[in-house]
Amino acid sequence: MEKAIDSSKPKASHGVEDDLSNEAEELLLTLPREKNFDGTYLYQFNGVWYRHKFLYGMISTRRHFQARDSDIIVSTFPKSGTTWLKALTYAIVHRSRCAFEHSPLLTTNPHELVPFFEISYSLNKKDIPSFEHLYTPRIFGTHIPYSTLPDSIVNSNCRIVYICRNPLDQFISCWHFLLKLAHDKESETLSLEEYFEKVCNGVQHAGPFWEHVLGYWKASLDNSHKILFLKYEDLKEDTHSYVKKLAEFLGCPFSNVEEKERVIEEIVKLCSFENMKDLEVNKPGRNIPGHIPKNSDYFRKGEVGDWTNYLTPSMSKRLKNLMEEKFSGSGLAFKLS
Ligand SMILES: Nc1ncnc2c1ncn2[C@@H]1O[C@H](COP(=O)(O)OS(=O)(=O)O)[C@@H](OP(=O)(O)O)[C@H]1O
Repeated sequence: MEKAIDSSKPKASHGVEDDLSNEAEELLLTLPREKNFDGTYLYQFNGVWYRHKFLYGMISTRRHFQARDSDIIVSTFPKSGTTWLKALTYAIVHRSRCAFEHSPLLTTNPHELVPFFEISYSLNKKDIPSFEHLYTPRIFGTHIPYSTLPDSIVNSNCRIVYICRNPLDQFISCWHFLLKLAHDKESETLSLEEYFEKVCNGVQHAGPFWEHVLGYWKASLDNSHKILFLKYEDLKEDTHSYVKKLAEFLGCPFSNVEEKERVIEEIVKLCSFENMKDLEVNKPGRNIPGHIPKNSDYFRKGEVGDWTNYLTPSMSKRLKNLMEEKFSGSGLAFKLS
């Protein structure tokens, strides 16, 4: 692991932007760093690895973000079902605003409707985002670990929905996403084996994976009315039941038998992988202004068990062993296929 302590280096020599505030630049110079997939760096802050923009956003958010009691936070480890859970949460919470055939989800990517608050904040910008364009209740996404969330989120009555995914599928999903990003940026890449080694050592954005998942898992056990802990595999198996559960948790249950069945089915269909990936807005070439990933990059296969097509037996054994070791005694287990 390198330490970014050579202050004689010219600005932007880390492959980061060259318009950093002094504070941000100085911070980066003090932190351990590791090469990321695309040749830029990940920086370790309080035991967690961050891409630099998310790191600034996390710090700025901790200083400035004021959660409201009515807010909903969709929290995830990357590539664990974020896009899906954002869509489901939005569709459930704002279902009375318009008919499903006019839902904003049909024309807008879920990441635009439900912004990551740490991307909206930055140590480079003086402006604090107002989020005035968001409906109430406001819904935000985040990849920030539980232990690092802004105090106002932990201390207010806002609710958190967390989704995670078995680490083998999460790894493969992330690998494909990063390959696409690197291809689009025409940047260097790590081999599957090199990236695997990094991930096993916890070096990935928001990693280590294990600590992220365990942090929310334990918090959800201690505070089940505030944090709903979900798994991608369960949602895939029985989306209908989880839509009902989510609505109840978020304080907007389906009121009668007829609404329950009809509306839940509409929501399941609207947010399904098959529907979302074929929407015009999620076709290749479309992206959220200012975002590097294309909207289509968020939709690949949407399956459980795709890892079997890519991981060697020794890779899958290592991840399974890690999973056993890290989650031992926690009561947490994942379906792998
Ligand atoms: N609606 C819906 N239903 C089921 N699955 C879906 C859906 N939307 C996206 N996906 C799949 O989720 C994977 C992307 O993960 P994230 O959305 O967490 O990515 S991100 O963290 O927001 O970048 C990625 O998984 P893989 O296909 O295995 O790569 C997506 O295909």
